Amino acid sequence: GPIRIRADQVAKAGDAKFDYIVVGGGTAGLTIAARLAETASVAVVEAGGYYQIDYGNVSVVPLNALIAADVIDPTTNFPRRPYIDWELLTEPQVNANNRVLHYAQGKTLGGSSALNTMSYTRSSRSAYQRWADQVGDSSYTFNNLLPFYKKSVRLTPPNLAKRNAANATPEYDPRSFGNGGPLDVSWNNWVDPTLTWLAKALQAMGLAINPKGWSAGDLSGGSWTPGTIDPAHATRESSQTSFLEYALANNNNLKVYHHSLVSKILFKNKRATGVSVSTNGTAVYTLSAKKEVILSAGVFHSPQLLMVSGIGPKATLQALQIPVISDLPGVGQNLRDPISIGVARFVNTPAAQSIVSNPALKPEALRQYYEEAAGPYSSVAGYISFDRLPADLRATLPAETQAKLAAMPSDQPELQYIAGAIWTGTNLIGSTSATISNVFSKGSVTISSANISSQPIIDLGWFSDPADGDVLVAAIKRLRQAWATEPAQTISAGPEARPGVAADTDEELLAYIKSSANMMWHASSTCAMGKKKDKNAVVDSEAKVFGVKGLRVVDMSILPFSLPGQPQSTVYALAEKIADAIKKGN
Ligand SMILES: Cc1cc2nc3c(=O)[nH]c(=O)nc-3n(C[C@H](O)[C@H](O)[C@H](O)COP(=O)(O)OP(=O)(O)OC[C@H]3O[C@@H](n4cnc5c(N)ncnc54)[C@H](O)[C@@H]3O)c2cc1C
Repeated sequence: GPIRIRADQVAKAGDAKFDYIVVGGGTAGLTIAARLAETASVAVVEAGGYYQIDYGNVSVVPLNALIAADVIDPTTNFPRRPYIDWELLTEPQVNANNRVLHYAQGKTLGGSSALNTMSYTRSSRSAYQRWADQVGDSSYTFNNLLPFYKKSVRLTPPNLAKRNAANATPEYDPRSFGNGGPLDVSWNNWVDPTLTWLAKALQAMGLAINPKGWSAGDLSGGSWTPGTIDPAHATRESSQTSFLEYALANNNNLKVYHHSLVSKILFKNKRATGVSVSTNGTAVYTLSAKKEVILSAGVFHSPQLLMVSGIGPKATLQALQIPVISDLPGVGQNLRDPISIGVARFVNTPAAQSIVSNPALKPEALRQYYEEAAGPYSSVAGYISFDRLPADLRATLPAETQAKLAAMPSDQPELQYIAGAIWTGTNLIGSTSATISNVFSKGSVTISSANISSQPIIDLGWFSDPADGDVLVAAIKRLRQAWATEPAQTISAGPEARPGVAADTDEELLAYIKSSANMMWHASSTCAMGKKKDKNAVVDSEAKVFGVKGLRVVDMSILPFSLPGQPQSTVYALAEKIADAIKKGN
């Protein structure tokens, strides 16, 4: 999309004063900044730049979100892309074969919305109720949050002529969407043939199409999911192409400091007064906040920035000679990272990736994309199913795991299945992955240096609770049921590729899971929202940091737990909600 930025909106390095300083121009940051700038002066400070300039088409063309494995490659051998990705590495995962993982996170305007896979789904009514109960604030129920989800989006109905796939007509509840927000949400202008078969397979095992889709508060069955996509151009929508564009086009009150790193939040008498910034690694200057500082640096960097600024577990800060502003033991302590595992087979159907990799077919695919905003290059978000484990399978799980699942709300799915297709260069693999909806394992983020330029220490805590391994073993059994259905058998070309027929017993499946599990990049809850008395709580239900004034955290880090579904819709809605609260003087 076009980048519109006038000379007077480009911020110059040097001391300056604004009503609000937003740290991080990512998904939440640009959303809240754009809304606050409707009535106040706002500065956004972002460590990265414009991804369209720094990274070309890779983040713009939807299909690239699936094949740009260089950005999202979870191994330590990932190709380096410092101008879009923070290149974070985790601590060895002691319960997952000591694997060290690359955890992609956007370092660019748009943040992780600039490199995610664009699925737009919300969560279930019961999960929102649990959120409201846990933080003691009924404004977090589904009905009360819905206006903020609606406010952020502009829904365009699917283009059935371009999709041209009778088996893939999206069903959804139009009343759950708005059409006045900056963020385009729509469906792909092309449907991947392999996915239509895998969708049929998931339906054949009993997960029928949900007529309301994934935005109406019910996560059961299957659906062709919408994505954050501009359907007219078939380009990615990020918080930058939506909210930042909206703000820059409509007012003068927003200044963007890009390629600028915040090294510290500054305090006077426990009130946040501004931030210390360096642009392009040189000039260090102060941006002062007349009203508030809003921290939106994401799930790993928000807790890091709090800690280097003196807010966090006292012992950690003192060991690094960081003066303690607020002793908040919960900072970084409640990390939830939904774990994912795949079951895959070679298939004989075409798919987007195999088509664009074929020199004979690629020119037509390019023509379709450029001239019609359609074809395989326009395709990314696909087919998703949610599942509650059937009683017979549930009964095979260890008693403790059964008890944990039973304590979850009865409409909450345990698993999310995503249909996919991967081109190996010579073969096409049909893949069905399962991700845990409510992860029980807990990880943490901490620091080993007071310098913001050092990486935060990230322990995902995978399988620290064995229930997650048990649920994924059951997930593989469910996905094998899907592959045994007639539609999946029709496209199968050979035996199971992953985990492979040799993995049969629960022990063998668990071994496969520990060696091959992947992240979904949905980590959350490192600065969890909660009641003041909760030991893990870092912010209250208005996102204000406990123990100080003038500082809120607004991003994935404040979710109280891992919400079933896909998170970006909630990050946008949460930023809308807190912006609204701030404007109302709360
Ligand atoms: C590969 C991948 C695929 C995903 N797929 C999906 C999907 O299909 N659907 C979905 O719903 N969700 C998906 N997600 C998750 C979703 O995109 C994220 O949860 C969400 O974007 C997080 O938003 P945020 O505002 O918390 O953080 P971010 O959007 O990451 O923003 C944080 C920003 O802060 C900046 N920053 C950090 N530290 C500093 C500092 N010290 N100074 C200045 N700036 C700083 C960063 O550069 C970044 O721009 C995916 C994520 C990834 C990584």
